[in-house]
Amino acid sequence: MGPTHGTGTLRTLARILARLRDAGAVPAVALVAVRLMERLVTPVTAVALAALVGTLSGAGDTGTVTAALLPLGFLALVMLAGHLGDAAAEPLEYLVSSRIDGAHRDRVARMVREPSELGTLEAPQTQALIRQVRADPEHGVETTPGDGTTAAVRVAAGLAGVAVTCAVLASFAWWLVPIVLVPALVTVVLRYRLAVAGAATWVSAIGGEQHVDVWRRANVSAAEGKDIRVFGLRDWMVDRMQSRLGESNAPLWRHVEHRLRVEWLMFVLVLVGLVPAYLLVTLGSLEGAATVATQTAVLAAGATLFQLLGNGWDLYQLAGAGRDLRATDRLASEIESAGSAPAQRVAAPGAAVGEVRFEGVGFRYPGSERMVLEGVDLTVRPGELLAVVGLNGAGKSTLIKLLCGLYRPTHGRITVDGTDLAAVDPGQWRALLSVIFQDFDRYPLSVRENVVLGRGPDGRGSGAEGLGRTGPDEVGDADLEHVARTSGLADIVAGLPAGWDTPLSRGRTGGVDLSGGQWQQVALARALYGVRAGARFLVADEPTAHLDVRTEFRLFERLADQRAERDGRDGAGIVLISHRLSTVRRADRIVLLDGGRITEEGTHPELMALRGTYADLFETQAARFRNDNRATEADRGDTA
Ligand SMILES: Nc1ncnc2c1ncn2[C@@H]1O[C@H](COP(=O)(O)OP(=O)(O)OP(=O)(O)O)[C@@H](O)[C@H]1O
Repeated sequence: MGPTHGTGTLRTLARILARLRDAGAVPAVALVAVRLMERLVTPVTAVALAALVGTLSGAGDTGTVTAALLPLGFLALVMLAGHLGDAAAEPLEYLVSSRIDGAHRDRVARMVREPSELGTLEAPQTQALIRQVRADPEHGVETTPGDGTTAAVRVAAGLAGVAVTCAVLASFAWWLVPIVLVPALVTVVLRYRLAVAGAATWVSAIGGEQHVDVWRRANVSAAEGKDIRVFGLRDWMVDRMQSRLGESNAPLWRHVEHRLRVEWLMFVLVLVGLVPAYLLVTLGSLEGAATVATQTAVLAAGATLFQLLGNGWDLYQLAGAGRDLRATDRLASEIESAGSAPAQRVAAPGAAVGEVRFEGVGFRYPGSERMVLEGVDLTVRPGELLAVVGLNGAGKSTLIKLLCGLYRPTHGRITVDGTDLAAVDPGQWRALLSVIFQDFDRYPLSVRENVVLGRGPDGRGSGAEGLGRTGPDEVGDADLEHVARTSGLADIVAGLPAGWDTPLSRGRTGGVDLSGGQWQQVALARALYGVRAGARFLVADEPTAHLDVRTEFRLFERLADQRAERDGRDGAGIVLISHRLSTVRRADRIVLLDGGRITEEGTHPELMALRGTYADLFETQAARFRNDNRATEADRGDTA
């Protein structure tokens, strides 16, 4: 640890201690006071012992007990202070540490929510940083900022104790200070280095831990439990986890072996510091140059120097907290540098929004070389039902993510009424959209809450009231009933034990599990609720994939109704992705995405007349449907 390194370490210690602000003034000051008192007890005990021994050895026969009362009382007080400090320190540390961790998690959550786009968040290095910064003690080796700060208080109080101990030693003989202090300092440097190396080794093991976590979670998850049982994967998974853990933790075990070897060296250093000091003082007392009191003080104070400086666990936690601090800085700068938002955001056009245009849009995902979309020119209009069709992996969902502003085009631009979407306030823009993603979220909340979430925290569009203002329980029941009828959710709600208030999770009291198709109807109701609340575009990625053909057909009709003018306002624009071409044939316009390009565009009759890929796909699906029907009719004939 050179001078620069040393200054850096002290600066890190100061930054870690500064986190005490998050704990609140009273608990922070109380903890520092208690730890200081505790650490000062050891050198003061040496002084009290010396005073007692001095009194006992110097007093006459008769006055011994009386004379010893004062130093004895002093010693008792010091020991009592030590015990009180011990008792108060633990709950105080818990309080301080929890508050610091809570404030830290809140900061991280805000930081991670900050980017309006997903690219930064998805990057593997950002995910690794988030994991480090969260420092959730999952594997027993992570150091939370709260643990690090309370360790820093112990270390800082220990340094204060060391200063007082040195003063005690110097008051008896100044030359004792370097003799004991130098080996003690070498010990602390060695311990700190070990701690830093230990923390770094743990970081290198994170990759393996992340891999194992996937299997660990799968092993206990009810959802994956089906596959694990049916395919008999349990032993295979455990073997995989063990071999991966063995690989990734091998450096940790090597570090532990190295540490055990260095511990011996540190034991030798304790002897190097204390043996000459004790010998010199003992010789001095034999020759009459030092009193027994001096000898007692030196013996007690010398040993405590090593104790005050040498707690490896505190140093390990300190090193972990330093690492966590640096990772937090790196995460903040990654997020800041990625968020190259325009200096001034333009307000979204609001309810009167006109056209959204994709102009020569090309896109590749961050970290990937492959273009997923290329040269896409497309107009999305309010009051129109636009269907996007194409084979798997054609880029349909990606198109929707770009429309939502979750990624920015790599080439070209998307405009809203002529303004580049990149310059439009993302919050205001998204308030105009109501979206059902292919992998929509299933919240373990009541049906009512699951649907009302579609309104967003501040409502959508003009005049809509937000969740934050009214709360899910005070929503307009008429709107809820309306979207339930449109999405087909009404029949499902009628069959639930507590109707709209039934929790959609069997893990909750009175909760139920819905089928995949029923969940899709909940998600659809949520998106329709968003439209009722003022969204101007309904964007639906395979909203009917889990539904049977008849339900899907009815749903398409009701979705299409959303285009109609309502309450004097233009109808919503609908962007619908679907694989079932028989359903989308009645869309106002259909675009076919093929390999990231729009290769065909028009109405169903126009595309059929083109006799291109769309017509082929349609014919294939229609032929399969006809065959299925014939087979069903034949079956019926057999059984009739
Ligand atoms: N987050 C991502 N990072 C990198 N590549 C991605 C990501 N998401 C999708 N891709 C890739 O982009 C391509 C287009 O995917 P996309 O989900 O847009 O296709 P799709 O047309 O919606 O397919 P499907 O019909 O199967 O839903 C695929 O090759 C996919 O592997």
